[in-house]
Amino acid sequence: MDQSFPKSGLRFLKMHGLGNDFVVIDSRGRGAVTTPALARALGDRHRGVGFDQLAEIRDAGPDHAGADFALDFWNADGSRAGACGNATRCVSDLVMAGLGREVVRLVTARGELQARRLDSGLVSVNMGPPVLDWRALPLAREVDLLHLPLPGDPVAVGMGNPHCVFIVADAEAEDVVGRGSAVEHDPLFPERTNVEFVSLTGPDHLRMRVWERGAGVTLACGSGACAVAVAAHLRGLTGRAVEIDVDGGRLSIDWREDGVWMTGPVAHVFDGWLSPDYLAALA
Ligand SMILES: N[C@@H](CCC[C@H](N)C(=O)O)C(=O)O
Repeated sequence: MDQSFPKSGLRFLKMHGLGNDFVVIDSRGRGAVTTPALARALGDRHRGVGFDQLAEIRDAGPDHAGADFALDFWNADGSRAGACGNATRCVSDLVMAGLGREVVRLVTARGELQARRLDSGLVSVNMGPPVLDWRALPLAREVDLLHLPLPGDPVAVGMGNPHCVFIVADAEAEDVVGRGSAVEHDPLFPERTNVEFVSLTGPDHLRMRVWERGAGVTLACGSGACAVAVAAHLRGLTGRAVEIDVDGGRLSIDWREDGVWMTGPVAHVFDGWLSPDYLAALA
């Protein structure tokens, strides 16, 4: 074997869902390895691997005997996230392939979720019911979630992580970077927030652009698409099932009795090894 390509160190996979990209580390059978410093370093698109989120697979543990695995999420800035819809779909697809199954159960910070692969090859995940309680979101104080006291009259929806949804005439015309980064840090959101700009483009059809907490502009945000569907329905714009066009493609969202289901494609791009020297320099 060519010794300049040693397969030692820490193995990772690179995946994406509609261009929302991930480094996936499998820590089943050993302790979790990700730290804020490792996430920040790997998230660097010049000196690391580059990703929007890092997803670490862990054993579900005895408290979740019915679950096949557990999943933790980290943003590129080294912060933790309670939910990541696209990474959940990607990693579930991987685990389903490994188990030879079409359905898996997993545990995330927000509880047990279910994912399934459809005949089309698309992967669906039940992201659970939306969080519509100001304390749980969390917000800094009690306000009307459907009409937040911010310019632009946005809606707050939790999907295991906070979202601030602006329903606008034309999402294409919005300054996603300028407004998104300002709203992410608004004092109304003590744990910061993800920010979506959405416009109605047809019956039950929406266009969404996103600024993600801890990652900036991304090509897709699965939990954001779920939050947008909930916000648009609660504002009376759409039914409970919608198609959402994001920068990276299309997600289907269906707010059912048992939770908000999100469906879309997944892609496994490549596998790699973090060199021992690189890891030692981070320690
Ligand atoms: N891209 C994700 C959301 C990732 C987490 C988010 N940035 C946060 O900090 O809450 C998705 O697909 O849901």
